[in-house]
Amino acid sequence: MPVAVQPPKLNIPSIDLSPTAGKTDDELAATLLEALNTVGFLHVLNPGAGLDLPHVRDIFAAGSELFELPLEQKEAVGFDVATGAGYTSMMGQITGAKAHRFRGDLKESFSIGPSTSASLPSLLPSESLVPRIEAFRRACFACGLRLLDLFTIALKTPDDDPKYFRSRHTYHNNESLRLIHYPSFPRATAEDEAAQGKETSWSQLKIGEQDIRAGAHQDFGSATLLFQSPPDEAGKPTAVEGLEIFVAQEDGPAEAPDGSGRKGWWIPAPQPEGLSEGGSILVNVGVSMEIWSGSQFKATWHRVVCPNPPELAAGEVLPGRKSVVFFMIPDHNVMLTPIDKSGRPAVAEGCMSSGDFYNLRMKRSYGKDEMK
Ligand SMILES: O=C(O)CCC(=O)C(=O)O
Ligand SMILES: [Fe+2]
Repeated sequence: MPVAVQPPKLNIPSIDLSPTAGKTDDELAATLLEALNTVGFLHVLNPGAGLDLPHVRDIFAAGSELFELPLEQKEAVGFDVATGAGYTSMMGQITGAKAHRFRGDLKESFSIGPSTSASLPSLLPSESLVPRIEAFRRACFACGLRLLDLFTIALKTPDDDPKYFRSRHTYHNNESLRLIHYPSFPRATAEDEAAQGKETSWSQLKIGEQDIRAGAHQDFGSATLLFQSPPDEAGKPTAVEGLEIFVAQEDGPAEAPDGSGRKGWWIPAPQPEGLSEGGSILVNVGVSMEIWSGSQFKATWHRVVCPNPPELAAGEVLPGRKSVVFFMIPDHNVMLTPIDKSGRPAVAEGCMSSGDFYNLRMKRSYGKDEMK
């Protein structure tokens, strides 16, 4: 009998940033390098910078208040590709390769940034949320800078500059906070599937075989901080699964989303162990950092799926999922010149600036351009 091929085990290393965990920065950087050089994801426990569980719960509560507003109010602050800010309605974003997509992502989101902090009140339909969102955004940025300092220790950088990455990320320049809501929908029956595409409002939407909450993609900044809804006050988990990470393996059943013809597996991202009041974040690297680090850090493909039958029968309701994502993005004038293992920058010929790269990727994600 042929031996069934087993999916690889997904090992996402963790680092604990709490001062009481007693790890030196060199030790933390060594684990971070091992994680970001292989799986491309890392759990960060007790991130500090004010990102403890109560603060994370508050941003999820703020997100719920935003998403519960009437659609017209949300659409009045529609997403603007030029500023990277505003509200994106259902199916307004097509993440990843468009060629095989039946319709856009089944999600709605609020993006705050880049360069929008001063105009935040005019960008949010509810002014009372401004200070809460701004405080969270600042905390994420502080945490992102701490992580970039560990990146600098993990990699050799030009002139051994300890601020090599930090000094190329300026607050209010590019960083972007995104609150995401993947609404709850019933799964389509075969009859519903036949009528798909003719819906005139969200309330008629049903999740079909080909639907996806966020298509396969790589992030495009330097580092992404992903918060999944934290356990409630009683410690009960509230996170709804769906995030999957692509792991290449020769005998895997799935095609690599990069079109390389490689094979692999989509593996659900595990929740971190040892969740504490100090909170935890899933951190991954975007393509800017993969290029900039000379591929010593990997920008791993990921997606958010709806459970497929038989996990969810026709008519059964798929629960809503919420997440909060913070993208660290290098300053627009930074050339993404790869560094080698000894910290030397490669010849800059053909290199793109972070700004040009960012604009290109934004256009692909929200505009009509086809991905290659
Ligand atoms: O919602 C999630 O869990 C992932 C979102 C994501 O990957 C993104 O927005 O880039
Ligand atoms: Fe992502």
